[in-house]
Amino acid sequence: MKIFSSAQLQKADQLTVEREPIASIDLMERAATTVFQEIHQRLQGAPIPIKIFCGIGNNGGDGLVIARKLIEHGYHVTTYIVNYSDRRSKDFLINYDRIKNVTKDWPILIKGKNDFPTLTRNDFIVDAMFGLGLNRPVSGWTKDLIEHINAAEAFTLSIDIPSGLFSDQALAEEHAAIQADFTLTFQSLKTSFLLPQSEAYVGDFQIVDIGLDRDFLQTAIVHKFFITREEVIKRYKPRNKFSHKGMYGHVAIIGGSLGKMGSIVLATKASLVGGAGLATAFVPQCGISILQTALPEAMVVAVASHDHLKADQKTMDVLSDLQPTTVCFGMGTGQEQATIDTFHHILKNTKNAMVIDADGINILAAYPIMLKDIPAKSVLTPHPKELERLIGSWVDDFDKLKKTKEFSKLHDLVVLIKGAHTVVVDGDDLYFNSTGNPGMATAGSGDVLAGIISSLIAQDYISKDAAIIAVYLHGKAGDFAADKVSMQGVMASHLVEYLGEAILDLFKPQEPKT
Ligand SMILES: NC(=O)C1=CN([C@@H]2O[C@H](COP(=O)(O)OP(=O)(O)OC[C@H]3O[C@@H](n4cnc5c(N)ncnc54)[C@H](OP(=O)(O)O)[C@@H]3O)[C@@H](O)[C@H]2O)[C@H](O)CC1
Ligand SMILES: [K+]
Repeated sequence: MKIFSSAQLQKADQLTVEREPIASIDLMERAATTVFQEIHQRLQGAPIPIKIFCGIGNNGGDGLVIARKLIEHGYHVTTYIVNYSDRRSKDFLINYDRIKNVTKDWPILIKGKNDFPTLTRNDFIVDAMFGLGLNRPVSGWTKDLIEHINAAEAFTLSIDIPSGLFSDQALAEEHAAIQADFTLTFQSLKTSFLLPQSEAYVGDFQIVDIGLDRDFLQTAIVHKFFITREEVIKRYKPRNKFSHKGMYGHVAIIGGSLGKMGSIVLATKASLVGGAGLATAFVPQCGISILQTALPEAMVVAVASHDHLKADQKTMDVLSDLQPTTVCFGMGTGQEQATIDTFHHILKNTKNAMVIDADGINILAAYPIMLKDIPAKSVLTPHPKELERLIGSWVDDFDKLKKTKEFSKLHDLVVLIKGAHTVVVDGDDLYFNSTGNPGMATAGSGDVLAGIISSLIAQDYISKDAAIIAVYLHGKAGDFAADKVSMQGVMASHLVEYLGEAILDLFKPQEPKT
C-alpha cells in the first residue's frame, strides 16, 4: 500500500475537486461524514460528553461537520473553535455557519488560556485543530491547550493526524502534539505514524477512504509503502505440483559459539519452516549434538575448533562443495579474530545475496573495509543499536531513514530497521511492516527472522521481496502466538511454531470489515 506525502495528498485533494468534479466544501462534507459514520458505529448513540476542538483551517472544517452530524444524531456535543489565527479557511467559514443551523448558537471560542474548558477522563475528545496544514511547531497558548487536553487523559480521537504532529518530518521533544488514542486518517497513512518517535501521539489508526482521485493515487510515484497482506500475496510464489526439494534452495546458517547455539537452532528451523528445501547449520564443534538433537531435519557441518567459529581451509572447502543457495551469517558468533577471518573469507567467496545478522553486523561496523566484499543485494538485519554502530547516530527518525537509505545505496544492500514497524530499506524505497506486537521483543526473535529471509532468498525471491514477505510473516506469526499465549508469553520458538499459520492466513478469506 502506498504511503503518500502530505504534499501529494494536498495535490490529490485539489485534483479530485477539478476532475470529479466536486466542490471542495462537498469533498469536506464527504470526508467528514465518513469519519462521523465511523464514530457513530462505535458509540452507538452513547450519551457521553463529546468535546470537539476545531482549528480554523480545513481540519477544523472537518471537525465542524463531524460536530454537526453528531448533534443531528442526538449526541451531547460541545464544539470549541481554537482561534489560533484569523485566517479562517473558506470551507471552515461555510461550516461555521452551517453548525449554527443545528445548534442555534455559535461554537465556543477559545482565544487564550482563560477560555480553556474543564476536561475530565470521562469526556470523549475529538481533535480537529491542525491537519496537514501544520507548517511549524505549535506554540503559545495553543501549545498549552494541547498539553491541557493531554493532561485530561480522556479518550482522544484525532482527525487526519494528531494536532501538532507533522506528517513528513520529526517533532522535537520540546514541542507538543495531541496524544491520540485513535486516529482516523484520510486516504493514506502518514509516515510519522510508523516511527518510534511518534509513539506517544498516534495510538491506533485507521485509514478512511474519502474517494480522492483514483488515477492520481494509482500513478503517483511514492517511495514509501505499508506492507499489508496484499503486498505479500502479490509477491508470493505458489508451489508447482511437480516440484522437489532441490527446487527450493539450500540455506547454510553459519554461526554460534559455546552457550549460544540456540540462535542457530532457531534460525535453521525457521529456514526450513519457511520453505527451504535443505538447511545446513555450519557451527563450531560444541554445536553438533545440540543441532542434531534439536533439529533432525537439518544437516550439520562443524569446523575443527570447539568453542568458536574458526574455519580452516578444509571446512571452507566443505562449505563451497555444499553449494548453498543462500548463506546466513552472524547469530551467536561472537567476535574472536578467527571468527572475523572466517567471516571475511565467506564474504569474499560468496556470490549470491547473503543474510547478515547480529555479530556479523557488529564485525562489519568494526571493520568497514569488509563492506565492499559483501555480495550485492545482501540483507542486513540490525536492531537499532547494531544499526547505529553501522551508520552512525541520527538526529531523529527521519534522519535515521535518510542515513539508512544512503548506506543501502552506497553498498547496494537491503537493510532492515527493526522495530514496531520494521522498515525494509532498499535504496530509496522504504517498506514499513504492518504486523507484529511488543511480545516479539524477546530473545531469539531476530534469529527467526534472519532464518525466514534466508529461506525465501533460497527459494528464489529477490532479496527485497524476501525481506518484505519475511517481516510480514514473522510479525503475523507473532500476532497468532500472542493470541494464544499472551504477549508476555511469546518466545522465539513460538514464532517458528506459528509461521505456518501465518502463511496459511495469506490465503484465507478475510472477514468483511464491520
Ligand atoms: N480540501 C478539502 O476539501 C479537504 C481537506 N481535508 C482536511 O484539510 C486538512 C488540511 O487543511 P488546511 O486548511 O490546509 O490546514 P490545517 O487545518 O491543518 O491548518 C490550518 C492553518 O493553520 C496554520 N498553521 C500551521 N501551523 C501553525 C502553527 N504551528 N500555529 C498556528 N497556525 C498554524 C496554517 O496557516 P498559516 O497561514 O498560518 O501558515 C494552516 O493553513 C487536512 O488535514 C484534512 O483534515 C481533508 O483532506 C478532506 C478534504
Ligand atoms: K487533527
